[in-house]
Amino acid sequence: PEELTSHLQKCTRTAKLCSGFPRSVSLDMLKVGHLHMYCLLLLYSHIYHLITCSLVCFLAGQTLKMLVRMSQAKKILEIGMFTGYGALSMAEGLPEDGCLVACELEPYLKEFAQPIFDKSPHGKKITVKTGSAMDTLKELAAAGEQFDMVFIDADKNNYINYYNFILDNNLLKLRGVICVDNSLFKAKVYLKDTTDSNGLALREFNQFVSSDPRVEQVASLSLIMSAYLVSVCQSEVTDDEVFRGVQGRPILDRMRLDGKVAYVTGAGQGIGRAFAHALGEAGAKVAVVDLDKVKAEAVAKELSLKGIKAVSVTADISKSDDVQKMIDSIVSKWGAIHIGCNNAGINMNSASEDTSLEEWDQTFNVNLRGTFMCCQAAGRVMLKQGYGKIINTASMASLIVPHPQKQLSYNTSKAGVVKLTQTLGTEWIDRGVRVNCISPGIVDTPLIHSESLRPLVQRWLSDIPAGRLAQVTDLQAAVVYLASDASDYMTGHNLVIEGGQSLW
Ligand SMILES: C[S@@+](CC[C@H](N)C(=O)[O-])C[C@H]1O[C@@H](n2cnc3c(N)ncnc32)[C@H](O)[C@@H]1O
Repeated sequence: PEELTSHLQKCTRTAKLCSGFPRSVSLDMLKVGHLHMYCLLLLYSHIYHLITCSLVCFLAGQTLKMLVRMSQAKKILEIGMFTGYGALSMAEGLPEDGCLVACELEPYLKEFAQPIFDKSPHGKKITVKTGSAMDTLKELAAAGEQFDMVFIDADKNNYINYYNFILDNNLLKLRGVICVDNSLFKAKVYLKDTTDSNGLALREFNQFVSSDPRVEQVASLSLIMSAYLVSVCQSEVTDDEVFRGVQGRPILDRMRLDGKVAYVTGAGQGIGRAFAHALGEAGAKVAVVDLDKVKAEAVAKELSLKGIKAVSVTADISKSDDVQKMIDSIVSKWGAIHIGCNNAGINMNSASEDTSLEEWDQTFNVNLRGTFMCCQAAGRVMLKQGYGKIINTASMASLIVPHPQKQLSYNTSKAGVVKLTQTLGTEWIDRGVRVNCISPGIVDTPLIHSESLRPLVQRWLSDIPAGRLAQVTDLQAAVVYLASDASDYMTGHNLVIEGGQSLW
């Protein structure tokens, strides 16, 4: 507010309006609660005309800022900057990584505005291009620039040229808007016998816009500014879901998981922790499930720190009671389960001739029986909802026999996870539940740093075309994709992410 106050004072001075502007009044005072008091003061000081002009300037700026916020614009083009008051107001509405290009004919106005921009935390978003706006537009078009919003507010007789150039040269993004200021030009536009060249130019421009077949909608923005908004459609394109996005959502939006409820088992570390973060970052609420209470709580806390709604659940997924309790607790907390990541698993090594039934049973109890119980319990909820995404963690070991380590029960259990996935994936899809699995290659997790496995790393590397082990982060996009609506046609699939290892 301080920077804006001083800027406003300088602007009004430049506009020769400020002789009576009370310097002690801060913009904060202009907020609703103080507005009446402020206006009374102004009346008493007999300068209300001058102040009205200042207020118009302030309200116009606030209107522009609100428009930027509401449209979620990130890139703005302003044609005609003047003192930079409008530019700074719009910049305030932009996100941190937003930017505004301001075209201004007069270099002295850049000199005037730049120091004020430099003082504001939002000024760094503004780039001023001096010279003829049309030259700048050509430069921007040649560089392939595109804007979410264009504010036309320079020489009135050129409005029509700016408007056509912007549309003909793709400077406005799809779903972008053009904001046109001074469209009534002191009501001159309405005076039948006006000879005012600006009034006549704007009358012609308004008529052109109203009959332009590219225009989708025109909306009056603000009486204070006599501005209107124009949104355009591109009639020559194939206006289908490929062009506009499914339900109007472009591809990355279709991978968002906002409003979805997810759980991840084995999420206290490694792959599960990475899955929990990825799903949460994509917008889902996440139940972090692990046998180890402390680890589950720690990961849930990490998610909360990132603003993700998270809860920790302690469960041994090899026990049916624990599995049911886990599902019940999530449903009672969040009312649904949309995404189930059955990731918990164990790996033991022994030569097949020595594999004990204990090792076999333990591995199968977690990796296959446990995964089945989770699929079944979550699946029952999802089938009732008519919607669900189950993502099981299988392994590259479902395809090849990794060596030289010996892990019969692990390989066999993971092959079982793939068949479980294929069977459920085809059985449930007609009721809205998709079941897929991810088969990671050798992942760089604490598991492989055990004394017995560590010496094998060099050997594995020579088997991996990618030349490195997988990081848990290499798997994150896949889980988000499989959890999202973008993968709705995929079911019973085994998505292998192993740096090419299974191909050698
Ligand atoms: C109405 S003021 C802009 C006010 C500003 N948009 C705001 O909201 O604070 C018009 C500005 O357009 C500039 N201008 C006029 N003709 C121009 C041109 N051909 N190219 C670039 N700027 C031009 C003028 O120098 C003047 O500063």
